Amino acid sequence: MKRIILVGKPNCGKSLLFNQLTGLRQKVANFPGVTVELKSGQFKEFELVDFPGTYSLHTLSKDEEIAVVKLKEAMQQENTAVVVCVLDATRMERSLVFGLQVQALAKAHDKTVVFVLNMIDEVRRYGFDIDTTQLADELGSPVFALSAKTLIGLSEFQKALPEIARQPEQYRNEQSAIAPENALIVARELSKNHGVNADVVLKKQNRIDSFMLNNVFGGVAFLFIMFFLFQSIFTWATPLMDAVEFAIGELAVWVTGFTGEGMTTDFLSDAIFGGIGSFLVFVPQIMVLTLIIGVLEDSGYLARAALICHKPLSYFGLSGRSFIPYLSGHACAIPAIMAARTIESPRKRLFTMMTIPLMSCSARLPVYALLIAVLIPADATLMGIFNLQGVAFFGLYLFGIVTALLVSFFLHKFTHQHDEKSDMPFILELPTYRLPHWKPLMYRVVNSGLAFIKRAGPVIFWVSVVIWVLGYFPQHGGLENSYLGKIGHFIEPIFEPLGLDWRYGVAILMSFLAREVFVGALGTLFGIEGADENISGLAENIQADGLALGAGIGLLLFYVVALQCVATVAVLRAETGKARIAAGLVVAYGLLAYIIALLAANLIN
Ligand SMILES: Nc1nc2c(ncn2[C@@H]2O[C@H](COP(=O)(O)OP(=O)(O)OP(=O)(O)O)[C@@H](O)[C@H]2O)c(=O)[nH]1
Ligand SMILES: [Mg+2]
Repeated sequence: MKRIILVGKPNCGKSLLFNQLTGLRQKVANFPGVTVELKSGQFKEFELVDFPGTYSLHTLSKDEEIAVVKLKEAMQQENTAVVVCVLDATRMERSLVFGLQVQALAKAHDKTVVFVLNMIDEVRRYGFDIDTTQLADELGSPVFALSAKTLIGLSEFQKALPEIARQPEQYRNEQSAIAPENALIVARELSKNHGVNADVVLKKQNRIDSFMLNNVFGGVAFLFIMFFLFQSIFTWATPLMDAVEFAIGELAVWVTGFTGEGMTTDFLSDAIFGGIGSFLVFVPQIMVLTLIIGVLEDSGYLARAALICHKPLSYFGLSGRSFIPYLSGHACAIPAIMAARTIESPRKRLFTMMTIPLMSCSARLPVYALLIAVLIPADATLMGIFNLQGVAFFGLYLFGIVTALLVSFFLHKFTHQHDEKSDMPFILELPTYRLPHWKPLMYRVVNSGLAFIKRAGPVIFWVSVVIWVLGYFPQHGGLENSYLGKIGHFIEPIFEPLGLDWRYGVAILMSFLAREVFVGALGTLFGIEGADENISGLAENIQADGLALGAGIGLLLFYVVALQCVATVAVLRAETGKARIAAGLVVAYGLLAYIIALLAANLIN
């Protein structure tokens, strides 16, 4: 299949254009360095490839290095028909530097280059326009002005691109290639003659940034935004969670009404509604978390937050660029560890990757929400304003972040620093502030919930079934005397010092490979015991059973620190290139988690 590749500066809209052309849904967000791997899709009869953004052919970070190596490969391949070089029309000079380098490289390999002037909607909003014919003349390559967001000019491009890709020779650039060392000067000249007046665009941005990046106000705003983020996960999702819980409860009553008394009913109410139901309740929170992170990503604020955090993070051996992987680690560690590729310094990148598992990912959300609901009354407030459950939530997230910073600090202080490349200057292009693009955002929100159900659902289903079978038989002896009870009592000595009985031990053990199993496992366990009282209200069941405050807090902190996720371990291994590091982290964080839980259980009462 003939291939068309999409290259350009970071954050110029390649992935959004890719999505529009292929109908796929690659991640799009408003900060540089979103795409870190090549991604291909189909456009008409061609293979379309989306590249990570690059500022220049001389690379600094891992994601750019991948892009450049792959670009050079693609240039040599026979079936690469067209190189589409996407330019940010609002920042033409910077986009053109790389654009011209690519053009020269393409010329050397007899490849055809097409320029796309993306974000033309923004240019027009500022009252400018760009004469593409003139620009195409001067560049010696076709130029298309369009907006991947508002779709202006997209259909013309969709029609023209296949024509060009079918007969690329006819569109090969006629102009003598610009020597790469002149790219900077030529880019400046061209954007001065054709681009928008940068001052006008910058003025509005600067007004917002004079607040957001202000020494005092910026820091306060940052803390406020982060606090708001975590509070809202708890408070906004509550009505939705109540609705889901209500629906599951009603459904359980309705279904078991048909099955009458007996084993089928027990199975349905304990394993299905108790196990799976108690985990479904927490899906709305995962969606709210995705929504908030999505708004932050799309608004352009994240890059500012990264800038604000650079200095404090450097103190802990990290970089401002660690901020975005850290934040997205609160949704899931796996993409976050991949996102660390944008960090130029290998050492800081390693420390970031090693500490990302301490960020409270969405799989921990159900565990936190359940135990917090058990330990703290819903109407309790802090100083009469803040919902105390929300504050506890914030505290747990903060605990993860602080632990990560301390771990990184120790690594930084006590490991030897070999490579000088580690101390590169911190450069980050600040994206334009934008209103979030609501359609992809909503898609992402819904998808985060569905993806979580799809990923965790089957595991939770099987764990629930296994636990139920082991806990139900041999019959009539009660849970205590079941097979599960026997296993539980065998491992009880490990968990007893933490103030937890064997049922928690079983649930922790079951969640060793995937922590989201914990809630479902407890749901089944408590379901078997208290089936008649409360089918889906697991928190109430645990409350009625009695869980000591210290043990509960210890358990929460255990889940903050322990690395219970096979997928994360696999990605850590792949991205660090060392199995030793991945395995070491499982052991180290496991031990640390145990010690912290032990301290909490014995010191708090
Ligand atoms: N107004 C406007 N915004 C756009 C347009 N195209 C993309 N964007 C926005 O620009 C931001 C970056 O888009 P992406 O598609 O992620 O950019 P990218 O080039 O793939 O970025 P990297 O993967 O980091 O290299 C997002 O917030 C998009 O919504 C456009 O034509 N007009
Ligand atoms: Mg991208």
